[in-house]
Amino acid sequence: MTDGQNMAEQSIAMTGVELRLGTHDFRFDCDLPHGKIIAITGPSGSGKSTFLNLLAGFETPDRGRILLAGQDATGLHPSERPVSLVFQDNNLFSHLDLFTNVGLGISPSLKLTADDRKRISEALARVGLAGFERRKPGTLSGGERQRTAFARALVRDKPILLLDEPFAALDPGLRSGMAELLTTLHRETGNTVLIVSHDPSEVRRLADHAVFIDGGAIRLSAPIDRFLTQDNIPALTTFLQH
Ligand SMILES: Nc1ncnc2c1ncn2[C@@H]1O[C@H](COP(=O)(O)OP(=O)(O)OP(=O)(O)O)[C@@H](O)[C@H]1O
Repeated sequence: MTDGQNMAEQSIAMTGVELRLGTHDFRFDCDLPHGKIIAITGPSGSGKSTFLNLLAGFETPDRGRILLAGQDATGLHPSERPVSLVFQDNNLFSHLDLFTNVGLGISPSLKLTADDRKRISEALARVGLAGFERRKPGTLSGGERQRTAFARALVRDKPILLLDEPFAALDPGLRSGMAELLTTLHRETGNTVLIVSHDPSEVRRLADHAVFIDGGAIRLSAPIDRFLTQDNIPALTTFLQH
């Protein structure tokens, strides 16, 4: 297999995707590079979360096709898609301990093999939470809860990681620590990471490629150097000056 074929088989693409939510219309076309960290940026209310929700399968397009890791994912249930997710509020179950919360990433019914159990403890160790298996989310700091969400994404071992403002609730010190953890994990797994970010400095620090969404459509999708130096999209220039 040539590299070109391999890339095509792995790519994330939207073709003629259209969706109406209330009075808002979205139209997305894109072909994103494989194995990179891709920042999804844009003004508030522009459609960034909607874009991610379409990829995750929480929204179904009215028209068009979605390709994930080379597979037509348009009609697939979220659980069948080759993605794992981390959100701002980390979606941990407060009544379950960390081992169980991470285990849910492998099996929603918690049918775990001995190998699965080992992988859960390894993933917790990988994010700096060795020995935290029996702790409940309420006893953790915000950063530790977000690390647990990363561990849950890690055990799913999917080729695409979707992150919706995963560091927004953390203070600046924790944010840069988590950004470092993300780049380290990305280097180790080689997966494709899509991260929604409001923060231009985070985009500069993390991304290989960036997408600017405005008014429900993609205005620019470009390698980071070109993205940062463009001068013909005033709304993007304004975003980058923040
Ligand atoms: N289910 C829905 N019904 C009606 N309108 C919706 C629905 N979901 C989203 N919208 C609207 O679509 C627009 C885009 O929302 P979206 O959450 O994708 O924006 P965003 O770029 O992620 O915003 P933010 O940066 O503020 O999180 C918003 O105006 C939102 O109110």
